[in-house]
Amino acid sequence: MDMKKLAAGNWKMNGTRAALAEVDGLGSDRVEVLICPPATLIAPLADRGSRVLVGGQDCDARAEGAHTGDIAAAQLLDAGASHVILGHSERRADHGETDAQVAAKAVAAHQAGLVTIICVGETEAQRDAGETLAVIAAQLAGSVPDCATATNTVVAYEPVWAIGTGRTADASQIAEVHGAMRQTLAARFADADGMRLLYGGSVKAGNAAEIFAIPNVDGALVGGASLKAADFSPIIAALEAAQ
Ligand SMILES: O=C(CO)COP(=O)(O)O
Repeated sequence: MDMKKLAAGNWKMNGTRAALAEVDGLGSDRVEVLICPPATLIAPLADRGSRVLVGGQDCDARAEGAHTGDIAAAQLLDAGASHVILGHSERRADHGETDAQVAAKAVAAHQAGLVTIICVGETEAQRDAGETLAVIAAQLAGSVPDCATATNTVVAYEPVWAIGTGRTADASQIAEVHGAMRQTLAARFADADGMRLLYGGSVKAGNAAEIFAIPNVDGALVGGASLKAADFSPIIAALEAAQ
């Protein structure tokens, strides 16, 4: 199976309706372009008729009920989302999300028909201690559910120390982790070759082409540089050129 590469924007807790105009000119026939805005903007973005795919930034593992403030996967789908980011390091840090909770959310998302983008990544202390590959392997084992396929699951490698810091992992670090992720996933999933692996962490127009040339990098999960069309468009163009 040949999956298209994926340029995904994670707006995090940024933006109000005025920001949606940034998305109007985005889109591509050659790669998938996804914007994951705050939950309040999912339906307005999906209803805008833009060419981008729309995703959530989290969902609950439960289907419905008395869980104030939480959002079910089926509600994201109903609002117009096709994807959901799960297990972002900011949610793991801010909300204490565990691998098991991330896996349970992923099962719920797949049952609802959403594509999951499951995030993994080591802290700076873990990298300095030489634990990077072990941490990533453990996160993959715990966070990616058995029902994952190349069609319903994307994995994003986001080193925590590279998020929002302006520091990117260098090409050899990204190549090592992405190669290891592919191997780890291949041991569990027959179609792991087709599973898209994104890099995230201070991706910008100026470093995108170099990152997209690295083996086993099938796209990017972009934070800050996805907020403005002028910043995100050249990243999409770099991914198109990397085909
Ligand atoms: O966390 C990220 C995307 O999910 C990366 O954020 P930045 O691109 O702002 O470093």
